[in-house]
Parts: sequence; C-alpha cells; structure tokens
Amino acid sequence: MSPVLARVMESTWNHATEVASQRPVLFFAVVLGTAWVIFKVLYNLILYPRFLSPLRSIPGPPVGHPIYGQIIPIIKGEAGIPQRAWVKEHGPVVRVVGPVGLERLIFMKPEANQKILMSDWIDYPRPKFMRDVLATVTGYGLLTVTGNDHKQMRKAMNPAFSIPNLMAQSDMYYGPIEGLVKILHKEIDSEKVPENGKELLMYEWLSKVTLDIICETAFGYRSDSLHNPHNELAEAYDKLTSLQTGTNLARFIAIVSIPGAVKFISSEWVYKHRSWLRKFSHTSALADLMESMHRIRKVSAQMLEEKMKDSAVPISDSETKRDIMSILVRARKADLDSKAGGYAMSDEAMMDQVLTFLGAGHETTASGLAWTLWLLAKDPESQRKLREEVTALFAETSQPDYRALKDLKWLECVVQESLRVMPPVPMTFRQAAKTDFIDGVLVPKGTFFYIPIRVINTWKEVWGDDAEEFKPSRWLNLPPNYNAIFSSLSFLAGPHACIGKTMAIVEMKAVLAALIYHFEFEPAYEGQVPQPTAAVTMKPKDNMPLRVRKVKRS
Ligand code: HEM
Repeated sequence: MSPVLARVMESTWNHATEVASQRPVLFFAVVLGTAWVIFKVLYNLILYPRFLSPLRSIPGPPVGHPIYGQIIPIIKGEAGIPQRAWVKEHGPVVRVVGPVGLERLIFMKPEANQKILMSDWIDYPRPKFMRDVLATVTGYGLLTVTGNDHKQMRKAMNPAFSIPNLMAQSDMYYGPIEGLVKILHKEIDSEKVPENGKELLMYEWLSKVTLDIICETAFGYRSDSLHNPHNELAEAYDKLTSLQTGTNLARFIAIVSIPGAVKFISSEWVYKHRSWLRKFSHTSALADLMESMHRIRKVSAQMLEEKMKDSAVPISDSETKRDIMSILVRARKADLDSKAGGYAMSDEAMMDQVLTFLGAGHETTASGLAWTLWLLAKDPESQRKLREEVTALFAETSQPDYRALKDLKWLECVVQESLRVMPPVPMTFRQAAKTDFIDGVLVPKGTFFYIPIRVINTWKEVWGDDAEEFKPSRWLNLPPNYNAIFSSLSFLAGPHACIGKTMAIVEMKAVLAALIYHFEFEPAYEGQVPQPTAAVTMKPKDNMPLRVRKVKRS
C-alpha cells in the first residue's frame, strides 16, 4: 500500500472513532444510512433482477451489465433489431433487463396488446420518462397527457381529424407538392446530369415538403421551407432531428429522470445560461435542443396568435379556414360561449397542440416517405407498377383528391407495406399501473413494456417466412393469421392510436403519386444499405441519398 493511502486511511479511521465516541447517535445514523444506500443499490442492480424478480424465469437475453443491462445493443443497434432477435430466440413473451436493473417485457400476441393498448389502456399509460422526453418537444398535449385528461382532450380534437375535414383539405397539399416537383426538375436540369440521374438527399427534401404541408393543413400557415433555406422552423427542426441518436436519447432519459429536471431545463434561466452546457460533451446536445425549442415555440406562438384572431368567424361558415387549428379554435370558442359549460382547452393547452402537431406530424411522415422511396428504389418492378397506376390517374387530374388517391390499389399496397417493414415510429413504451395477468404472466405494478412496433409488424408467425421483405402484393392476399388491428401497429391501436393516421396516409399517397409520376428512383451507389436511427422516430441517418432521374414520356 502506498504511504499516502495508508496515511489517508489512518486519518479517516481516527476521525471515525473520534466521532463514534463523541457523537455515537450521529455516527450510527451515518453508518446505517450508508449501509442502506449500498444495500438499495446492490438490491436494484443485482439482487432483484438476478435472484428475486418474479419475472426472472421469463425467457430473454442475459441480465447483462449491472448498470447498463441490455441498453448498449439497443442504442448502438438499428431500431427494433435487437428486440426482433430476442423474440426470434425466446418466443412471444420476452423479458429484457434495461439500465439500472429495470425490467421491460415484450408481448407479441394480439390478445396481450389488446389488453395493454385497448381494453385496459388507462392502467397501462406511457411511462413518466417518456412523457417527460416528449413534453420537452411537444409540450403537454395529446402525446403526453394521460387518463381522463387525455379522454377529454382527444374528444375535443377528434372532429378536426374527421374524414370529411380531411377530404376538404387534400387540395392544400398541392402547393408544397408542386413546389417540390419543380425544384427537383430544376435540380436535375441545373447541371450536366448523367444519363442515370443525379444523387439527391431525398430525406432533406421530404422533410421540407412535409413541414410545409403540416403548417398549411394544421395551421393555415405558409412556411415555404422548400424555397427558403433559412426558414426558422425548418432550421430548428433540422437541428432537432439531427440530435436524434440512440445515445443522445439515453442521456436525455437519464437527465429527465432526475426529479425536477424537466422544469429546470425548460426554465428561461437555464436557456439564458445555456453556453455553460456547451462546455461539457455530455450536455452540449441539451443546449442545441433548448435553442431549437426556443425558435419553434416562437414561430408556434405567432401561428397561434393568428388563429386566435380568426376565432370570431362563425363555425357554420363553409368559407372559413379548413386547417385543423382553426377548427379547434372555433370549437373552443363555441364551448366557452355555450351555457352547458363543455370542455374548453386553456390557452396553454392550445399552444401545446401546435407543438404536438408539428412534432408528431412532420418528421414521422417525412421518414415514412423516405423509406418508401428507398424500398421502391430497391424494387424496380413495384416502382414501375406504381408509375403505371399513377400515370393513368394523372392523365385525368394533376391534383388527385382524397377519394381518387384512396382508389389506387397498388399505391395502397405500397404505402401499407412500407409502413409495415419500416415504421417511422419503431417502438414505444408503456408501464403497468396495476398488478395483473397478461398472456398468463403475473406482471407486477411498475413493470415497463416495450411495444415493439417494428418487431410485431414483421413477425413470422403472422406474416410468414418472408415477413421482413418488402412485398406490396401481400396486401392483396392477407395471411390467415392477420389481425386488422394488431398485426401492423405502425400507428398503434386503442385510445392513444395516432390521431393523424388518415391524414398521414393521404399525405404520403399524394406526395408519392406525384414523385413517382415525374421521377425514377434508384439507390445512390452499389452496396448502399439503409441507415435507420435508433431513436424516437426512425429517420435515415444519411438523409437518404437516392439517384433521381426524370421519367421519359413519348
Ligand atoms: C407516417 C406518419 C405517422 C406515424 C407513423 C405516426 C405514428 C404514431 C404512433 C405510433 C403513435 C402512438 C405513440 C404512443 O402512444 O406511444 C402516434 C400518436 C400520435 N400521433 Fe402520429 N404518426 C404519424 C403522423 C401523424 C400526423 C400527421 C399527426 C398530426 C397532425 C400525428 C399526431 C399524433 C398525435 C397527436 C398522437 C398522440 C395520440 C394520442 O395519444 O391520443 N401523427 N403516432
């Protein structure tokens, strides 16, 4: 032992014996407290997950590292792929130990997910850490509220997403879509483009077009990020999506799990002093997040202010604005005016809806489109068939409406199949608020669940041996085990299912139809492989380079 260490130990020992003799109660309290903390840490990290948990006999990967559990393969790997491997190896109920000994369960069978997501949904809410992470980006809107608050909010918002409203909106997509088509034509014309086309980062363009569409349809706001490279909203979202990595997400979950952290990091004081966060590599992403959110909130507040001015327009007036926020603002006014005292959202809640629509409805749709183009680029025959179908439609109209798009059979197969194999939200979480049996397993209150959307969507038990392949034709002849609600969960199911599902599908179809009509897509280079991020949404890490060329028509 080094003499320095020996001296430190001796002095500590002398100090401890002195305190023990002079203040024995304090001494024993400190010893007991320290022993308790050590015991709790050992209990949570080692004893409980390895020897005591009632779930320890459920098959799954090894418990793994005492602190990290199985989180490393999850954050370093492709979204949903480690979970898929565990399900293949261990069966339809899997136990995975995550960081700090926390267990998560995976249930694959429809009956189990029916209980978690639908019949008993109130008892299986989104866990607090997930709501806190989402709340920093979307505020306390539909994505983050739970229980009765959610029921009321959802009831107030459902009419704005009704089919008649969406049908009335589809012409609003075409400003941005035609803008994108023109830009891509120009990009391809702008230089001596080789015979096989030009390499373009398609995700970047799709992110802009979907931002412009959501701004127009949700808020009646012309963001025009397609033509304005320094558009404030587009730049802020660009930054935000580039922060989405598995590692950043894991760090962020660790930060928001500290009590009071969400309030602290949302405060103006921290925003003003954010330069401090840049001094440490582990917190500099937090400073970027704060800056992006500050800009997004600023533009969102402007959009909401405009809407509030419009609220005097009567609801019955068919000439009034058709965007979702206008409908919500008018419905709120009607509730406030009514003597019956209906549910009316607060100003703050209205602001959080703006953030929710932007956060939930932009990047998800952009990723869905980017993966669809990638899958079509790898499957020229499906792409050719789609072009044939949309060309017939474009001979009649250059702006197909809701019904015309719905009637295109192959387009429907392509979109459903792409969302199945590459779901933009590859996974979500739930937590048990009660102890109950699920699929024969007694699940203790507090247990976390992975809802492994991508794994369920590609489960061989349902979809057959080619489940992981992109084959749009399977939607023309669905497998016998197919369950219309639980076999493809890209928009989830139950009361928390995506409110924007129909809107997203129509929008994807409108953008795809126009792009496939005008352009051909191929992988950008030999050996190109998809690079999905392992974060909240499955954005392509490389922004999806594709080779694009004009369709030649005689
Ligand atoms: C392809 C595009 C989209 C996909 C794949 C998608 C997927 C999802 C998923 C999986 C959820 C459930 C999350 C959970 O409970 O953990 C969800 C919820 C939600 N989505 Fe989407 N979404 C898309 C587009 C949109 C659009 C366009 C909007 C709105 C304009 C939107 C608004 C919402 C909202 C508000 C929720 C929360 C619903 C609730 O809890 O009641 N989404 N989405």
